[in-house]
Amino acid sequence: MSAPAPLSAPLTAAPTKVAVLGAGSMGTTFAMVLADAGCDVTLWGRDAAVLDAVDRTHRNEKYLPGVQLPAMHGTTDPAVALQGASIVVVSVPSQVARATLASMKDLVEPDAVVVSLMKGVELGTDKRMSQVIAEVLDLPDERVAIVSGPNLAPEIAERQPTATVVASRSEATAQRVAAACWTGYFRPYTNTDVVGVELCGAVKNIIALAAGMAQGRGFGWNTIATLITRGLVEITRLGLALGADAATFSGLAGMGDLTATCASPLSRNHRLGKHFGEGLTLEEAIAATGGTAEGVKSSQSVLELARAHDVEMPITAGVVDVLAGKLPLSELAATLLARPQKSEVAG
Ligand SMILES: NC(=O)C1=CN([C@@H]2O[C@H](COP(=O)(O)OP(=O)(O)OC[C@H]3O[C@@H](n4cnc5c(N)ncnc54)[C@H](O)[C@@H]3O)[C@@H](O)[C@H]2O)C=CC1
Ligand SMILES: O=C(CO)COP(=O)(O)O
Repeated sequence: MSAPAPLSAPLTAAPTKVAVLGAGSMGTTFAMVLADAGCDVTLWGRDAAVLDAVDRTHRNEKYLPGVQLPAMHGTTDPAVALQGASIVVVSVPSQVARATLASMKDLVEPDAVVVSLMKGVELGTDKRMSQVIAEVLDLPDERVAIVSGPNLAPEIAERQPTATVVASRSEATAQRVAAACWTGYFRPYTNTDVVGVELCGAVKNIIALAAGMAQGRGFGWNTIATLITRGLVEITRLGLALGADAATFSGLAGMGDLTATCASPLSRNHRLGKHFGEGLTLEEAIAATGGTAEGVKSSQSVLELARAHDVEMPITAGVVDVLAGKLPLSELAATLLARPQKSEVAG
């Protein structure tokens, strides 16, 4: 399953030891990718029955039913997972990342690189996950990385081909993490635009909620394509205001992930939006969806970020109002379409 080792890699090198924190669908799936790429992986989570099964039978029936994982360790003890780990991957829901990492701060190896798979923005602080990681663990930029792209976990778990972006302010760090997760079905590209890559991952979930709502109301592909295209404009506007690189938004973490998430029923954000559009209450839609749909909470943080930087994000604002019960979903489309006339390319 591993991609060919780069010519510069020493043939006798010991496998990279990696801890993956969070044994849900993405944490387990990325642990699989890392193990397939030749890493020595330990998956940490809170559910003893799940982690015991991961350790003994290399299966996680709760989150990846029917998937046979490669050899890896499973534990509920963060000290066991983190000891000797030179790469630490974080894959818990964004809103609990701070508390989870704070409880493990003293266990992270002094030279470890910490990698976020999380696609959310923290409520209350409006911080991106790389900011939360750096702050809680007191890490310099070169020890933080992000993995983000069109990476629906159930498809990766079937080892279907896809690509991703590994972003770090340090190109060397991005290359190191990319080398650790490069397999025959998973191709990482590097990028130093951490801000852009992270914002793409968080905001596409909000646009996917809107796409799901549209589908739930019976609208077709014209509406979805409009949301994807104008959603990308919103993401780009916010990203540029926060210093991101314009090229990131047409890449895998931008257009790539936005398309996958808005189109696929495998996306929890899309599914939640669809349940809501079909008439369930928010609570009912969350329960019917299952799993972490980051867009519900991150929509508020993203809108706050936008307002703080004087950036217009009408779809995001509409989703926030609808979820808060301030705007009936039946009026969202008309509200968006009645906005003042403007040029498509005016920004
Ligand atoms: N599932 C997917 O296709 C992808 C998910 N992601 C991102 O990965 C992150 C994690 O998502 P998933 O693994 O999909 O979610 P999930 O809902 O499948 O699993 C979440 C995991 O976090 C654990 N958890 C919940 N609260 C916790 C707490 N307080 N402390 C410690 N652990 C806690 C749960 O027990 C569960 O194991 C999210 O930010 C998501 O946006 C990124 C790419 C793809
Ligand atoms: O981020 C994802 C795919 O890249 C997964 O999307 P959901 O969190 O909506 O399932």
